[in-house]
Amino acid sequence: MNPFGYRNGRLHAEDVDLADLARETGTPCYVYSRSAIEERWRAFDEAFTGRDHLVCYAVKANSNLAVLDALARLGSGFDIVSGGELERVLAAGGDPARTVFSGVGKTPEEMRRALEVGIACFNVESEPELQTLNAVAGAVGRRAPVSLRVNPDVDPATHPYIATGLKESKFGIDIAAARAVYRRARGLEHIVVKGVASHIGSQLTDVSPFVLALERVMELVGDLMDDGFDLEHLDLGGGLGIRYADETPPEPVDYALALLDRLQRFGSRYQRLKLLIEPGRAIVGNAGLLLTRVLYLKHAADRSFAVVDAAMNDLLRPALYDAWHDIAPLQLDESRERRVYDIVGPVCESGDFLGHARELAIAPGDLLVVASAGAYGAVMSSNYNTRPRVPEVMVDGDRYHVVRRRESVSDLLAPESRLPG
Ligand SMILES: Cc1ncc(COP(=O)(O)O)c(C=O)c1O
Ligand SMILES: N[C@@H](CCCC[NH3+])C(=O)O
Repeated sequence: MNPFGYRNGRLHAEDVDLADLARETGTPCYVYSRSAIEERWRAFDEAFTGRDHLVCYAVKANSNLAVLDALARLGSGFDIVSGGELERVLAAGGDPARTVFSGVGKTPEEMRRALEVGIACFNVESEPELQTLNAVAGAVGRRAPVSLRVNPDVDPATHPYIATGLKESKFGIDIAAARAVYRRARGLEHIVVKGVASHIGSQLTDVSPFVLALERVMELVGDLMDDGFDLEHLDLGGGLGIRYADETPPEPVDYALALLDRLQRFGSRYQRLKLLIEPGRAIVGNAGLLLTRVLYLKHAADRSFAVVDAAMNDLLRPALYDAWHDIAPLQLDESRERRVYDIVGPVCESGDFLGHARELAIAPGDLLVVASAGAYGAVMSSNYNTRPRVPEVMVDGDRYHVVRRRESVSDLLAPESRLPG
């Protein structure tokens, strides 16, 4: 479902007129659709029906408490990468027993807290991390549930900054070395091996790299079973892409069918393995957008700029990855002159843009939307140029709730101090 659409020339999110919302909240402002988020989570969940599974939403994509709350109510699991994300899951009513912890740099403090609250599994990314976890678990009198995150060396055919499953990446343990590490893990008193994990990258628009990674991981699973490991689950990570422009990523059901079909072809001893998946972007990406207002139109010798009130500190993806997000006016007005603009923000960087060469019929004061901003939008925002973070709003039918208030400049100054004396 696309929760965003024009009615009588005015853009709505579900049943809310976004121009009315913008008047109340001001701009810039992130807007999410609760029903779109829920529908996407359910699409993944239903796609794996018939197989023991858990959809562990990747919190990093959008960690707003209201988003986590909505998913926790559906029974979602969570994939976290920091102690901070763990606290968010707990604060939102998420179940630690359905939470897995990924990331290459978990600290002993983060491990201790995760053990205390009883998370489902640590996806361990190196042998030194495994040793530290063993020591921390021993100190708190627990055994740590563990999967090794293996790196299957598969090219996910995505932006190099978000590819993680190639052997030159910092993520995971080389799959060729993993069997030996599992054997050593068995000798560690405070570690319990639960499964195998892998994640190859983000914004994948084809199922074949997922299937190839699965095949490589299943070979290891077979070896481990031969070694006598009683594996409970297989974590296939996240990474399914969304449509930003003209991509045609598989739907969750096609992604699931491809994986389930391939799994089916392995013998019966593999069929009781519980499947974990960690989608982030594919659940929230197209359930959110960024509202912004045109401040000035500026015509230079060979190009025109629309200077808007949102900037790279609010939505970093265009500046960081040269990512393309659709940009459209909130109210259609065909009487206006169409022109090609670079859509830029107020930040003092030449790389501060939201879109290049967009043909739009706009005037100063107009409201615009930057689409597909529900994932890796607000979570990657910063206070660069002392710009307060913008509000986040959750639309629910014909109502909406401000689920993160706009920061003020005093919020930004408060933690700092002048020199003593
Ligand atoms: C371990 C892990 N799981 C899940 C995800 C979620 O990825 P995506 O938002 O592409 O589904 C990521 C990020 O790429 C990740 O590193
Ligand atoms: N931040 C990236 C995705 C990172 C995935 C993290 N493992 C993006 O906006 O596309």
